[in-house]
Amino acid sequence: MTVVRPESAVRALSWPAARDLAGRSARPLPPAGLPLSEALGCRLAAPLRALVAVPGADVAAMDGYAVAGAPPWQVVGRVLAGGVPYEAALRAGEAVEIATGAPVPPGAESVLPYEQASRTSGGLGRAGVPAPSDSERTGPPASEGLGRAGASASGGLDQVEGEIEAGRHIRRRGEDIAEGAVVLGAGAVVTPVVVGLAAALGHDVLTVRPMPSVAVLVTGDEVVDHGLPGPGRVRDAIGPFLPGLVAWAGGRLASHARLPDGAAALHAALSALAPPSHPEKNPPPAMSSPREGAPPREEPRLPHEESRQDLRTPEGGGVEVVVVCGASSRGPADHLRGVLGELGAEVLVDGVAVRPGHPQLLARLPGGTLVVGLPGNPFAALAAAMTLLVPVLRGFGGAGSRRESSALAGPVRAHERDTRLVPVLRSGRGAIPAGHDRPGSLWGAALAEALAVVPPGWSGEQVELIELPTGG
Ligand SMILES: Nc1nc2c(c(=O)[nH]1)N[C@H]1C(S)=C(S)[C@@H](COP(=O)(O)OP(=O)(O)OC[C@H]3O[C@@H](n4cnc5c(N)ncnc54)[C@H](O)[C@@H]3O)O[C@H]1N2
Ligand code: MOO
Repeated sequence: MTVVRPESAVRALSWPAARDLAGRSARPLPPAGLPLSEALGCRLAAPLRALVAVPGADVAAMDGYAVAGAPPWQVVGRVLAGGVPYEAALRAGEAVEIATGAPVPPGAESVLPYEQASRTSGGLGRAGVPAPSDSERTGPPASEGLGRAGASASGGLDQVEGEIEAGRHIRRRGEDIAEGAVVLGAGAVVTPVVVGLAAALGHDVLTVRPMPSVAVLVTGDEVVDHGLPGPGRVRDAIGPFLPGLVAWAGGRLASHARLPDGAAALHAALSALAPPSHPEKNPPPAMSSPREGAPPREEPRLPHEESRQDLRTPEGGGVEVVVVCGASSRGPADHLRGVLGELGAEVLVDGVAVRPGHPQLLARLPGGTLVVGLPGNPFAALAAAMTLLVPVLRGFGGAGSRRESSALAGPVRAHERDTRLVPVLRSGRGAIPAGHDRPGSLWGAALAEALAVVPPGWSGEQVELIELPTGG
């Protein structure tokens, strides 16, 4: 089958054009309801509302005594958080011993913390000591003098005194968050804190934009994935960085496989990972529409999208993105272009005018799955992943990216035709090149915080920095 190449993909694209096209190649996935733990890292597709008020009732903010009226108060009961509430109305001159978070009885005007309370036993006179618990009750006495919490051995009720401020240490229902309040808007990232907030507000499932699922295929007969590489062998340095990079960029790693060199294995793997053809899914981007910084697009749900979950098998079937490492150049073992042609893929980017990483590819299979081809040299692969893969994954999430620029404080040699991506560290003077930036080595990138984007023919002006996943 013929590979379809739009005019723009015939020659190596400029680096900014390739990055922008990659971002526009992906469309935010249709909203889905995911359990809280699976929603982590996704963006909300609908505003997050409080299903319950916080707090859910008028509760004590301190351990002590809920009191009504003026002191002294007689201790008529005890309420613990999660225990049986004291349901009767507190009368003036009465107190209920109470734990933080426990609902205050109706009629309670404030809570007196233990530290400010002076407690006297009904008969023996103990100050500031919690009442014995063997006669706890949850309402007023059935008859005066019987079964009263805080009653001393001699039968009288304990008394408590202290200075109170009206309304003090009672958290009123809905005081923190009113029931029904919108606490976060659509588009907010579900961070660990947001998961906690959503749980507090009664949610088990969140409506989010699901993360795109990503399959990784590492090619190369010479590549080994553990131990010391023997003669003619090289240790895989790309497969190991991709899971972290994918997660950082908002993707979900669905599968990770090693492939021998050869078109047949690559053909079989790509066929297995690509879902059946859906022409509407991920249609080609409009070449001129700006995407960076745009809010997530709310698209109506198409009938075929309902079955998207079914396409996602644990084995990685029906993924949104396949990353192929190696095989992207033009050597005898570089089969990616040929296989993409056999599969009827549309090649969107075929080479980028960038150093390192120019033999990189972006293509769309007929079912909509995007294929990103990374070169085999590890730093070239990282540079290519930052150019194509990261913008693709961010595009699925509907996220624009923050742009940072900086002066360069160190010697950098511009290329006459190609953009250079240079590992740098930030400093007060500007970005300092980290060095050690040969295409075959990740050393410089491991030292760096960002890649400086040095345009062709650069002559000293500020440059864009693209953030590397530093984990700090
Ligand atoms: N005639 C041309 N030859 C090459 C060109 C070109 O434009 N024309 N480009 C060069 C550049 S630049 C790069 S980068 C490489 C990219 O080649 P491939 O993507 O096909 O990758 P391989 O040939 O398989 O490997 C290149 C190099 O990297 C090592 N390698 C491969 N996979 C891994 C891995 N997972 N981890 C670590 N190292 C890996 C491999 O052993 C080779 O040394 O093509 C140039 N040639
Ligand atoms: O992608 Mo290659 O040099 O640019 O290693």
